[in-house]
Amino acid sequence: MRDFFGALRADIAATKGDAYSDGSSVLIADIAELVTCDGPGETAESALGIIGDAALIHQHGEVVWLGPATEAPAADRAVSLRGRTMVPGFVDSHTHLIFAGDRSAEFAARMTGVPYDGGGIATTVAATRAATDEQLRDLLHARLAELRRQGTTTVEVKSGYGLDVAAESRLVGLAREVTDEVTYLGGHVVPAEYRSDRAAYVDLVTTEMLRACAPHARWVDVFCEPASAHAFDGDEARAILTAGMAAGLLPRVHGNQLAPGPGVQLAVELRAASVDHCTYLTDADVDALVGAADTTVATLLPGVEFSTRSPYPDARRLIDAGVSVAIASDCNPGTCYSNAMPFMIALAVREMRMTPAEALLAATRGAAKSLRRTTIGRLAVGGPLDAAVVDAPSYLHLAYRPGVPIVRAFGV
Ligand SMILES: N=CN[C@@H](CCC(=O)O)C(=O)O
Ligand SMILES: [Zn+2]
Repeated sequence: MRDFFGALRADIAATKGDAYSDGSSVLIADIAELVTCDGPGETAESALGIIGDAALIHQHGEVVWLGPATEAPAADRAVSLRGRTMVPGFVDSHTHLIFAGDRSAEFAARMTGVPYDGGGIATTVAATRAATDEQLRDLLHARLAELRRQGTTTVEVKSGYGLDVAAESRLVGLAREVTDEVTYLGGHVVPAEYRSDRAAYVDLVTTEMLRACAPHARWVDVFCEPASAHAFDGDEARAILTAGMAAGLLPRVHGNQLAPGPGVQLAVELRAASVDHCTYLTDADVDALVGAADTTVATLLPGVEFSTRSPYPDARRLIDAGVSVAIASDCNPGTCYSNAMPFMIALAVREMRMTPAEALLAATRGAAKSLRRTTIGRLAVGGPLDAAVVDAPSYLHLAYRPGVPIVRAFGV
């Protein structure tokens, strides 16, 4: 049986040790399509910056040359992609990867029409609190291995299934072991023990819990959804975000997932890097996002609508209006237990009517922007070789072959 990825790994292993120890250059040759996502942004197609029949040279930990294969300078060693496609590694800018327990029965109920309201989060909180560090670490690493096998090279990880001081700080600490993009989500839902005194919980999230978590985190997030009795209204969300910002964290928001609400406006007002879900938007929300396109990205999570059988966000309206858009998996046990970015790209194309070019940009450069990162989500001279290889002659196969394992993360 043909095992292209296994052969590629072996080729890289054969060159890698020497390349690192003696600083020699490695030519990645025979790239059918090199999609840099670093082109001029006038149109999605030009922003893809595609180079056909391409090559790339990597040395001293960075890309030192890329271009048409016929113009490639000499290098010390070579690895052949044998006619495959290279794209930037996917940036999954919204995940809840650390949790224990199982909510598959809740998913089955959802498929019979039971609506999602965030109430099931309590089930995961109980299971996560009961798990040991080792169990959570094993679960986290298994999920990271899954997403890497599907081309994701950067992942944001949220807390939010602890909801007390010790449990939340444990989750951000575990997340910090695997990524710099750690988000403090003590404001996920109000836990059962605070149901009769929400203000006391907001107080905890903005003081003692924040102090315990901020040293491990880069971001503060909140589930701002007045339509859910479990999540936070605009005033509560504002208190949680502004306290996080005062502690040095950067804001991002879960907003407008279940109904129109204040999440988008709050995110724009606070210059949040991202407002995620954006399923139910008013005209004023869209206008606000257009005005904030330089600072605030609308991160769409089509796996959530797929897995909760809900209407998809109107991606066409957002893109056509000039909003900055990303797509991410939102991998979590309640609304989308998938961390497959190629599947999210396929959904974005098939269900949200994004073009394949827009969807790939949203999963790479757009998602990097939502994390305020400039060197990932694109392939450029001077940047890291942070890429994914598609076992196909064109990036179009990402959406064209949903569910088929044709992508791998690729970095040397
Ligand atoms: N909506 C809030 N949080 C997650 C779902 C969490 C869960 O249900 O466990 C989301 O992004 O969809
Ligand atoms: Zn989420």
